Amino acid sequence: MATELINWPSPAKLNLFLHITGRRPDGYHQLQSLFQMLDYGDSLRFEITGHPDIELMTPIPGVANQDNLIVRAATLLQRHSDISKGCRIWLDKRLPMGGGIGGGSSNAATTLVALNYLWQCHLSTQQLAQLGLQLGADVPVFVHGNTAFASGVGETLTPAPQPQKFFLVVNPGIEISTAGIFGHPDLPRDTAPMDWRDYQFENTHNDCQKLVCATHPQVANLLHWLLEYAPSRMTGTGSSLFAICDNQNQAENLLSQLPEGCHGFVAQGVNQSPLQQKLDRLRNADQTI
Ligand SMILES: C[C@](O)(CO)[C@H](O)COP(=O)(O)OP(=O)(O)OC[C@H]1O[C@@H](n2ccc(N)nc2=O)[C@H](O)[C@@H]1O
Ligand SMILES: Nc1ncnc2c1ncn2[C@@H]1O[C@H](COP(=O)(O)OP(=O)(O)OP(=O)(O)O)[C@@H](O)[C@H]1O
Repeated sequence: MATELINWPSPAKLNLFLHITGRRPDGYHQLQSLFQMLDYGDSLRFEITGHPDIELMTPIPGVANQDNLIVRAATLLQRHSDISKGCRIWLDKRLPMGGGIGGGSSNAATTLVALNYLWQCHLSTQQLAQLGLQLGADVPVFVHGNTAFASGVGETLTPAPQPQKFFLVVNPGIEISTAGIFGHPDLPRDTAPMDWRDYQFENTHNDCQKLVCATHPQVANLLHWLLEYAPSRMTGTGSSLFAICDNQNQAENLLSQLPEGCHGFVAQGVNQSPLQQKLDRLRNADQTI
């Protein structure tokens, strides 16, 4: 089967909650979170070449290709697995950047998973996740592709299937630096660790939300607006917010009424990411040949 120019999904995630429970000596934060995989995101295509160059054919404005997590992920895997082939990569970007929905990390994970398959590196999912952790704390969850509880710096994952709800995800049109929020002196870092089995949306929170709302009034105003209609919260370190909707209609309806300057999308929560679903289909097809 010709697999080289297929679309590889690169979905978004939400942090349904984000508790910061401590800080490691290296400055990274220990956290507890529930990563919800979504059925919406970017997509990537890969053409395998006979020479070792890694070429991103669709650069992101403002991000040098060598800094792009896609190129960094491809280079990391190529070196790690001692691969002499290269690739050309096309990105179809739909997710806002710096939005707390994991766009860059997801692109990196999709690159690792797709090239592991196309270059036939034969790394296990666990090995790929471990490699991905070098690129960012959020990469492993996208490599595994499960809706999951996370602890550590986000890399210790326990699959936690959730009801497949509809979400309205909204971005107020600003980018927030993850490092900036984690480095802020006013960030609370002492939430008591909780038992996953006690999880309910109502008894959890996002420890970054108050600080981001205080420093970014656009986020505070949008959250205030959403809360009039549905249970809503910030994801990650912002700037995106999500509203948990009763059904798709309610979500689409809210989307059509968003305040000026805000952009959003409606997505359904899934328990296995579209990337893993794609990989499973490819592997099943390979076995039937
Ligand atoms: C906030 C979350 O989005 C929750 O999903 C993630 O923990 C952030 O993951 P990410 O975007 O992959 O973050 P990274 O690229 O690894 O880190 C960006 C910066 O955020 C800080 N950082 C990140 C994750 C973490 N657990 N503690 C941190 O202190 C570090 O200063 C780091 O330099
Ligand atoms: N392929 C990529 N897609 C998006 N951003 C990238 C990519 N490669 C590098 N970056 C850089 O990473 C920064 C953060 O982007 P990203 O979309 O991952 O943020 P985020 O949604 O806040 O992530 P997280 O939820 O993991 O904190 C961007 O501002 C950009 O400079």
